[in-house]
Amino acid sequence: MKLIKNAKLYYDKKLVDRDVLIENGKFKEIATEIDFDGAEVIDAQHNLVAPGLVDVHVHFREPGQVHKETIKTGSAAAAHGGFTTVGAMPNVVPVPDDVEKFEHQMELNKQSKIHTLQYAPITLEETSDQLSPLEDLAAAGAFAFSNDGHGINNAKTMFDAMQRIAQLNSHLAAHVEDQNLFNKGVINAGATAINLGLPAIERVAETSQLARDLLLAKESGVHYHVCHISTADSVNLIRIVKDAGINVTCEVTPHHLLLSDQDIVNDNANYKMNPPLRCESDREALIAGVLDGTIDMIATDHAPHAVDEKNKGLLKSAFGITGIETSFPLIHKLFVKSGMMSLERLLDIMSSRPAEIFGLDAGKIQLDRSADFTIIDLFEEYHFEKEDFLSKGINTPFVGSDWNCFGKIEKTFVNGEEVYSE
Ligand SMILES: NC(=O)N[C@@H](CC(=O)O)C(=O)O
Ligand SMILES: [Zn+2]
Ligand SMILES: [Zn+2]
Repeated sequence: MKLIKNAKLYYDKKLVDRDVLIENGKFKEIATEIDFDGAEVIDAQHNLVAPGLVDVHVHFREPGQVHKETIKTGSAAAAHGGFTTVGAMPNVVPVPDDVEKFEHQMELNKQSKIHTLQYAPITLEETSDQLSPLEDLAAAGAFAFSNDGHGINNAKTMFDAMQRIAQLNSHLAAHVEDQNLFNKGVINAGATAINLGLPAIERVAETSQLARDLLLAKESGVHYHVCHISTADSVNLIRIVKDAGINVTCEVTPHHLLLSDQDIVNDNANYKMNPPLRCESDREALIAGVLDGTIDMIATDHAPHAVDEKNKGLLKSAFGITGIETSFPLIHKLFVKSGMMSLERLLDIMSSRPAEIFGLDAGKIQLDRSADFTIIDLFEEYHFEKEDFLSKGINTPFVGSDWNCFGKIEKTFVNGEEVYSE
C-alpha cells in the first residue's frame, strides 16, 4: 500500500486537491482526505501529480548500438523525464523484421523500467521495398509500424502497407522523407546552409511525400500518424485533411518548437537532426498547430549518440538529439509559463491524447488502472547540465542557463513502484 498525500492531481481532465491510495500497483482510492494505517506515505507537498507521460517516439538502440543507449539507460532517462510509456522505434541492429528477431526484441524490452512498447518495421531492413510480415509481427506484439529514419519512396509499397495495417486495425507512423529530394543534405535549405556552405535539405523532401501519403491514407482508411513534422506546409496539409475527416494524426518534437536554423551559429552537431531545424516561420506554424489542435502530441524523437559520433561537425556527425529528459520542463515553460496554454491541456497532449490515439492503456489516472504517475515541481526554476542526464547520450543543445525551465520531475512511478526519485 502506498498513500500519496497532498497531491495536486490531474484527474478527470481537471486539477484537484486529492490523496491517492495505491494497492497492488493500481489506483485504489482517490479522495480529498485518505488515512490508512500501515500504508507507506509519500507527501507530494502540493506538487503536481500527473499521469505518467507518454512518448510515442524514442530510440533505445538495443540491440546493436548499446554504446549509444541501452533499454536500461533509455528507460531510466524516460523515468527521469516523467515518462512511463514510450514507443521504441525499430531502427536497431538487427532490425526486428521477422517474428524471431521481434520476439527477441520484446524479451530485451523486459529490462525496461517503464512500459516500452515496440514498433515493428514496415519493410524488411526498413530500407527495402518488401513488406515485413506485418500480420505476424502484430500478433507477436507490435503496437504500431514504422520505418523511422527512412521514408518509403515507393508509393505502391506504402499503399500496400497501409491497406494491410488498416486491416490489422494498427497504426502506421511515417517518417516522411523523399530520398532524392533529401539530396544528402545536413541542415535545412536556407540562409544558414548557404552561410556555412553545407548541403541542404529542402522542405519538399518532407512535404511532397506527406501530400502523397495523405491521399494514400484517405484511400486505405489506415490510421496514419506523421512523425516529427517540421514545416508550416506540413501543418497546413494536415489541418486540411483532418477537416476532411481523414484518419491522420501527428507529432512534433520539442526541438522543432524551440529552435530554428537561425540558432545554428557554429559547426555544432547538437543542432543536427532529421528532419532538420527549419526557419522561424515554420517554428511559429508548428506552435500554432499545437495550439489549434492540428498537432496532436509532443514526441521527443530521443536519439542518443556517442560523443565521438556527434563531435565531427554538422557535415559528418550523426543525425539526432536526445530529448526525453528535457521535454516536459521545456515544453511546460514554452506553453504554460508563457500563458499560451493551460497546464491541463499540456498534460493532455503529453499523456492522455497519445494514449487514446494509439489505443494504449496509459496516460490517465483512474481507479483500478495501473498506478503510472509522476510528481512534478512546477515552480522551481532550473536548468540541465551534462552530468544531470541518465541517458548515455548527452547530445542535446538544451544545457546551461540559456535553457532555464520549470517542471522538475521529483519522482516517477510505474505500476505503483518508484522508478525515478530526484
Ligand atoms: N531523428 C534523427 O535525426 N535520428 C533518428 C532517426 C529518425 O528519427 O529519423 C535516429 O535514429 O538517430
Ligand atoms: Zn524519423
Ligand atoms: Zn526517430
